[in-house]
Amino acid sequence: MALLEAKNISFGYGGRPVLDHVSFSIEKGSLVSLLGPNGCGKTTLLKTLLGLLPVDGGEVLFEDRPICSYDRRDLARRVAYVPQIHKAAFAYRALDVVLMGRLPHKGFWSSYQRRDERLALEALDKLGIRHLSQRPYTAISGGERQMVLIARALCQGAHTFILDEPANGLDYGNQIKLLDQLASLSGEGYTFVMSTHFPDHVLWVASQVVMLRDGNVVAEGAPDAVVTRQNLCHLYQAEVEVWQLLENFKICVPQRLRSRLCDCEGHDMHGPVLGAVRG
Ligand SMILES: Nc1ncnc2c1ncn2[C@@H]1O[C@H](COP(=O)(O)OP(=O)(O)OP(=O)(O)O)[C@@H](O)[C@H]1O
Repeated sequence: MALLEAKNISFGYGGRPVLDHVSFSIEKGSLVSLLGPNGCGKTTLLKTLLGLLPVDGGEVLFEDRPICSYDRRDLARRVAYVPQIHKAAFAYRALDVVLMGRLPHKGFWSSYQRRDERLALEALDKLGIRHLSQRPYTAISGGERQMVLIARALCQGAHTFILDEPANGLDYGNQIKLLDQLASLSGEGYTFVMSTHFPDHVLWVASQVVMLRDGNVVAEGAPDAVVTRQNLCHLYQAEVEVWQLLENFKICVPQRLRSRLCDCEGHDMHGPVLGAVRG
């Protein structure tokens, strides 16, 4: 049984179609990347998967049940959402923002307990950002806020995460740290669906990729098979190649850089051997 399934879903804003008969399914423990150009419908698709936008046609199933049939609070214990942009109205401490992840587990009158705080601190530790815990959320950088929101999602106790461009605004080190963290959590059985603008990130960590263009799925499956020169050119109208570096490792190379790399010794017609691009 699939954990999450988009079955032929269509959606439009005010009658303007954005998603057009989109179908794919996601297994538990997958790390799924949604790839596509600006405005192709990635955020819209993530919101329909969460049941935040009611579809015009088709249906979204979570654990074989229509997503719209879940009580929101119950769903929040199972699925965490990290939006692309989050504005805070008050200068809460970062720790308080992470603690908000515990709300779906609390009764109306109950307050946070020691266990909640421990879970919040553990989530901050996991992402290496405990030093931010006492800082006002409104006075940390956009990338730091993004990490705090991911910590909040972890603290929520959900096992499925929907993340809208989580690597955006993160410095290179934090991108690597985040992707490593997601890959290791998916190895533990957590499921991630995230949009991204980085095909290389898909090759690094994803187990499945869905390519979206103008609201249509143009390719879907294992990154190795789907992140190809033809698909990337079609998706982005950009000249890019995908080079095999090792038996199980590929990178994307803009065609403009090809001539520079081809000057290296050891190059063959099908791409460089590892030594040729080292250094
Ligand atoms: N609330 C809205 N009302 C009307 N149109 C919207 C709304 N939100 C998004 N759109 C439009 O729907 C289309 C898809 O938007 P969406 O945000 O899903 O794209 P995206 O792939 O996530 O883009 P990006 O990569 O730039 O974040 C775009 O044409 C956008 O202008």
